[in-house]
Amino acid sequence: MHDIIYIEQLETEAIIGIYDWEREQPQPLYFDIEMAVPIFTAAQSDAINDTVDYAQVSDFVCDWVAKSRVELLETLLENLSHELFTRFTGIQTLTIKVSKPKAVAQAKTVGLIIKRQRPR
Ligand SMILES: Nc1nc2c(c(=O)[nH]1)N=C([C@H](O)[C@@H](O)CO)CN2
Repeated sequence: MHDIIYIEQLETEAIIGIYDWEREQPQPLYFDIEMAVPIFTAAQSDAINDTVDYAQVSDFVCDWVAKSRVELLETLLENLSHELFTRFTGIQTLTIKVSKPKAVAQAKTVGLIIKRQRPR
């Protein structure tokens, strides 16, 4: 059984992309994040330290993404998943979706979804 802590449409900004115009100023990125976290202990103790704090994850993702300078969404999400597993030890599996609405004029949005398990 999987318990999921989630964050929807987290708004961030980053310098990201392969074109010159994308390297000049930040553009919006929206994150949907699902974290499989066993919640049994926190549900018994009612203590935030026994679970993964979605507010802390949200703050971390916004700060980290703002400092990133990669070109591809692939690089961004692979690196971000490693950071989240390292910093938030309660996360067992992770699904991250990133949307880049300014990337393709004809599309409402484009992006990438990855699913990862905590490395052994
Ligand atoms: N698979 C990907 N395709 C594209 C990416 C990407 O990060 N991953 N990036 C771009 C450009 O930066 C685009 O966002 C600007 O139009 C193009 N394709």
